[in-house]
Amino acid sequence: MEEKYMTDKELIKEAIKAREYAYVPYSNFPVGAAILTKSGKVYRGCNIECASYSGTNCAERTAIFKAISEGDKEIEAISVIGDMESYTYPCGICRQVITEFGSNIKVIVGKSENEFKVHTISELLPHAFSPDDLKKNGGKK
Ligand SMILES: O=c1ccn([C@H]2C[C@H](O)[C@@H](CO)O2)c(=O)[nH]1
Ligand SMILES: [Zn+2]
Repeated sequence: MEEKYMTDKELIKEAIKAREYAYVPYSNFPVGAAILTKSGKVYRGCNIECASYSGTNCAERTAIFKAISEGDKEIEAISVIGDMESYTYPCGICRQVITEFGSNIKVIVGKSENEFKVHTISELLPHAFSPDDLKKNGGKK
């Protein structure tokens, strides 16, 4: 029943649309991402680069931050699409940020709307440091 409101293919299509707005004057490597939350809402994100390169934000985090900042924290899935030649997997920082919101989040990486692979975030970031680790000592130092 998980996919009653959006299939993996549809969420990849959302990432393809998100990629249109990628701001990539330095890398010329556009990436699109789309988040599906339990409420059935979709949040799109693109990568946004910056002349001070470290200010760059990945497509995945743009989409996540849009959802969280709207109060929509129950993330079911995220789709990601870069170029058509290879699968673009979330970078290490994005894997950590995705893990923050659930170890079972589905990560769909696509080359096109017909070619994609499905993982969970815990497959992509095994043995992750997570919010639970901070709870083990009751938050004390
Ligand atoms: O999963 C990824 C990998 C890379 N990028 C962006 C960051 C930068 O703008 C460009 C090149 O690294 O691609 C993403 O948005 N998501
Ligand atoms: Zn990233």
